[in-house]
Amino acid sequence: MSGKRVLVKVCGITSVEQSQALQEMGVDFLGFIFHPASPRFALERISLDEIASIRHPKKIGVFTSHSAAQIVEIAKSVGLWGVQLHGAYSARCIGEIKQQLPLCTILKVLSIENSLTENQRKSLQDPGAPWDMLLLDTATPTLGGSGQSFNWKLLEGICLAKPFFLAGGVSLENSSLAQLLTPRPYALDVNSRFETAPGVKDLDKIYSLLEKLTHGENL
Ligand SMILES: O=C(O)c1ccccc1NCC(=O)[C@H](O)[C@H](O)COP(=O)(O)O
Repeated sequence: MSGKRVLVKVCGITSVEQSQALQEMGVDFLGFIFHPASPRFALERISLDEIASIRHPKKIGVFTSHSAAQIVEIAKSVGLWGVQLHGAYSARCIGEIKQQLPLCTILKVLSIENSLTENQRKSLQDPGAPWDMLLLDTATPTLGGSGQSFNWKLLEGICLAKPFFLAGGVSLENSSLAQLLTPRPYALDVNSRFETAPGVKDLDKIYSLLEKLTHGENL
C-alpha cells in the first residue's frame, strides 16, 4: 500500500520541543491532557502560554471533570481545535460548550469494556448527537492511557453516524490492522505505546508509524 494514510493523533504531549518535532513529521493532531491525575498532565510540565505558542492547527484538549466554563476558558486561551470529553458530560453541557465554541470540534469518548452497552450502540449510530466525532477507547480505571485495546471486532457491522478516532493500545504492531478496520477510523490515537516514559514521546517510533501507515509493511 502507498498513498493516503489514516490521520494520526499523538496524545499526552508535555513539551513544546516535542510538539514542534511532531508537527514537522506531519502528525495530524496533538493531544494535551488536562486531567491532573494523569502522569501526562500537560500543566505539570508546560504552561497554558506555552501550549498557546504551539502553532499546530489541530490541538486537542483532553478533559475529564472540568465544567463547561473551564473547558471554554482553556480552549480559548490555548487555541484548541478540539475538546475531548471523557466521562459523564451531558448533552446539555456539550451544547453549552458548542454554543460558546462553535468552531471547535467536540469529541465524545466512549469507554468500551468487553461488550457494547445499549447506550453506546445508540451513541455510535445517532446522527443527531450533540458531539461532532467520537473517540473510542478502552474502559480503564485511569480513564485513558492504559495501552490496552478493546475488542475492535465489536464495531463490525455497525453503521457509524459520525467519524471516529480509534484509541486504546494502538501500537506499531497493530496499526496496519487498525487503519483497515471496517468501519474505518477517521484517525488513530496513539499514546503510551509510543513513549519512553509517560508524557515523553518516542519520536523515532512515531516516525516509523507514519511511514508504515503511508507505505505499508514493505518498507
Ligand atoms: O493518557 C492518559 O494518561 C489519560 C488519562 C486520563 C484521561 C485520558 C487520558 N488519555 C487520553 C487519550 O486520548 C489516550 O491517547 C487514549 O486513552 C489511548 O491511550 P493508550 O491506550 O495509551 O494508547
